[in-house]
Amino acid sequence: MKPIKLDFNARALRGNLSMPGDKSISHRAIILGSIANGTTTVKNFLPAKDCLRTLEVFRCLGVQIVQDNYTVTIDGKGIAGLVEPDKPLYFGNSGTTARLMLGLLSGLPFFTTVYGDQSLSQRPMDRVIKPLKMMGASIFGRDSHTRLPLAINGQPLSSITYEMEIESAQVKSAILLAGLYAEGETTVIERIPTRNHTELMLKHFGGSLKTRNNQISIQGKQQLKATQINVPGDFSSAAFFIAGALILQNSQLVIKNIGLNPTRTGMLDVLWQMGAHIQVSDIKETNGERVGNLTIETSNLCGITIDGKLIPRLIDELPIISLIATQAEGQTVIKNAEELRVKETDRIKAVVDVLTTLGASIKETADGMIINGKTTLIGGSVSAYGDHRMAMMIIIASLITKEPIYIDDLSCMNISYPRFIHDLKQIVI
Ligand SMILES: O=C(O)C1=C[C@@H](OP(=O)(O)O)[C@@H](O)[C@H](O)C1
Ligand SMILES: C=C(OP(=O)(O)O)C(=O)O
Repeated sequence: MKPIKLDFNARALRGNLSMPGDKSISHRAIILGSIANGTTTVKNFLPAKDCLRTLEVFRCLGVQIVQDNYTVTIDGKGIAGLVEPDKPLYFGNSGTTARLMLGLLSGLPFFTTVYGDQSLSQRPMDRVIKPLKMMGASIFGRDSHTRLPLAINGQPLSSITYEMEIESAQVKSAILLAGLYAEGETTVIERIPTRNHTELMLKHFGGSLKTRNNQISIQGKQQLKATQINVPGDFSSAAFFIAGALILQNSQLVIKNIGLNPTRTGMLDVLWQMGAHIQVSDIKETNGERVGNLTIETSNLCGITIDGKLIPRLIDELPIISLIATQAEGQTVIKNAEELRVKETDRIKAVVDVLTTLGASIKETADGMIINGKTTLIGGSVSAYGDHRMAMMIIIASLITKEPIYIDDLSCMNISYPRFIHDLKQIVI
């Protein structure tokens, strides 16, 4: 592929923006809308590749879904209404689709085969298959039944109490979805909280779910009631513009109607600690999710340590936080982030490779990285590793490099943010 020159000629980022719908919430709206009774309408749905995979999967399972850009109408079938697909289900690049669907398909009374693209076929599925098998699931596949393609022979499931071994909202959600189909009450115990969109949305669909401290329990065999979902703007997408406004001189940006669920906003806590000028305003609640506006100004930042309980609250933002850290005075240490190695690509390796090429002082560690700032970034030829979050981080880096950046591919941005360049151009001055 011919390298693409990134040339936005930005002096500052200024203006107002609204983000496309949250990816995690869009997936869950399709899933729960499909198994609820009645017609669910989803507004501000994210029409990006990953969420469209989930939508297509439910069409293959017999659900009528009408998508008109950002509005989706789902003719919910009830929890027992899905039908056996006559072809393998394709999950593309989407880990969320894969893990959540494995949970759901395990308890349905039919046979399914599922597969994904090259990246997804390398990502670990044993983390969901292990608890699902404890519930009675029958799943077969590659690499001792741990990787896609997989075959699922739906079974009656029994409830379990499961202590999470890794911090993963996808694993938690898979167990809760399987728990909906199991006899009795299924409980998940989290060591560290992860994003809780599944729990909030189950309640919004009238589901009975108990959450106390770090335990979530769901009653099996219950019905869900169709509803309306307004998807908040995606904080993980906003993260790129927040970063751009902080590190590019004379910037001021307002991002409206953005999801501020505390299980997602670890990056704000980190940035405030680094000295960032970010104000939150107009906080309200939409279908159980916190939403508000952010005002961001160029800031002088200093390095910090990011680890422990913070990690699941900012896991997808770590590539762009690493770029910000190159522009902060002093050392930033990222620890306990080994999960980054099993995302769309090994995001520790990829970030260190790209930022080193651009002239940053950055070192890879087993579970994170160490970045010394502040460094002037120069430019050069880099790869996005086919990873949407890497591509968007590289584009933001290109706003501050002395020389142009050449990147191998930008199409991967369609996974989560097809309008990224369009939106960036609205605020570049
Ligand atoms: O549940 C979700 O929607 C997600 C959970 C996270 O993955 P893990 O569950 O693997 O941490 C996150 O990285 C992913 O982008 C979306
Ligand atoms: C890791 C991500 O998504 P998924 O796991 O759904 O592929 C992401 O969007 O950064």
